[in-house]
Amino acid sequence: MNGAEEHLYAVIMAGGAATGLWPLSRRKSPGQFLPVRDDRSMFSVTLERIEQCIPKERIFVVTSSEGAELVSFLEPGFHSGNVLVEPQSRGTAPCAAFAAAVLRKRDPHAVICLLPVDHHVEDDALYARTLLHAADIAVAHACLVSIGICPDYPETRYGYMQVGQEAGLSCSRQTEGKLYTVKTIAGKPDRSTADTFIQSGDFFWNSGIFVATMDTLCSELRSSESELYRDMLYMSDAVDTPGARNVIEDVYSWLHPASLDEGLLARSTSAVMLEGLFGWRDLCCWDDIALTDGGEDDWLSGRKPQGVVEIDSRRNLVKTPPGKTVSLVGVTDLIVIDTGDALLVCRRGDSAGVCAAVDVIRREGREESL
Ligand SMILES: Nc1nc2c(ncn2[C@@H]2O[C@H](COP(=O)(O)OP(=O)(O)O[C@H]3O[C@H](CO)[C@@H](O)[C@H](O)[C@@H]3O)[C@@H](O)[C@H]2O)c(=O)[nH]1
Repeated sequence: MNGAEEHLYAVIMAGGAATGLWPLSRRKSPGQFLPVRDDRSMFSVTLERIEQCIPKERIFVVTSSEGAELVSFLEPGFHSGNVLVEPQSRGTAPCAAFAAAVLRKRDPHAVICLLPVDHHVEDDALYARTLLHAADIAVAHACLVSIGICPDYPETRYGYMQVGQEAGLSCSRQTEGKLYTVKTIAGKPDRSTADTFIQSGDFFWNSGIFVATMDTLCSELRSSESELYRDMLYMSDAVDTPGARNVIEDVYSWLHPASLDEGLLARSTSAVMLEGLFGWRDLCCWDDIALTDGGEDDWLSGRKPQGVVEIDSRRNLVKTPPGKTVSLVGVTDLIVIDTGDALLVCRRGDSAGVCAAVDVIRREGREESL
């Protein structure tokens, strides 16, 4: 076992709202903890994937109090001390700072993989090897390593990274993925900008996965997000003391929302991008769920929920509460998600628009539907 592996920790970032999976995903039961596809949640699938390279005792999850309850329900064997509960959602940068505050106390030599919960991965073994490769680079060269994915179409829901030269940094454990310097990062683009990115050939999708040593993460925070860095130290001092919960609540009451993309990656002087070749997509909305493994025919026909009757209808994705009968007549390519108290109907390909619907529902004050 080499140095990086012994100190390798995973932090599953699972405190997002997952509004793209409304109406199944709700404040009290966020989508990442629901069996949105088969009978397993994204959280459980992610956990199993990470366990291929990091032992469970070094896997942490940062989530809401509702998320924490669901973790203990779904994974009773998951150590409760590894569940870090955020009082509010403040984005991925505070989430990373909170995790750093705790891990700093446990292991000052920690190498931290910051991992979103809502990813679909085709080759779990290569994913694990890529994290180990990234960890080796992070240790050997004191870099913030981001994982980029070679884009095959102009997706507008992902951030992008523009790469420069191949970084030419050696390490003991390699994958076939190339390592590049990061030139610029771009937030989610509009369609014509995404087209330009794809044509240029030097833009990669930003997977939102980051790997860094504790030292690098702290120095990146110190130089790019100095207030958050001070808050991280303050929380860290309180870890394992009786007043820890109060300190964390205090800090979160004044923290500004910030993302790792904007807060750290965009301002980093040490960032490199390792190409991830493991087959990846984000699971933001129902269309993403329908396209994940097994293929759509499998999802749409083979596992059609009981109670769904289709006449002259094809390629519809339907989820209904147990015991409810739904009939579809003469329709194709629909998404119908029924939770009893709320109903989504949209055309396949349009489900990303559900976030706009959720915004309207929120503005209209219909909290019971959120
Ligand atoms: N604990 C915690 N987790 C959070 C929070 N906010 C988001 N997360 C988690 O962080 C991950 C990503 O958050 P999103 O807010 O869903 O980001 P995104 O819109 O998907 O964009 C990010 O990911 C894309 C790829 O999936 C990237 O392309 C994009 O650049 C960015 O990094 C998800 O697992 C989400 O649950 C928070 O406040 N707290």
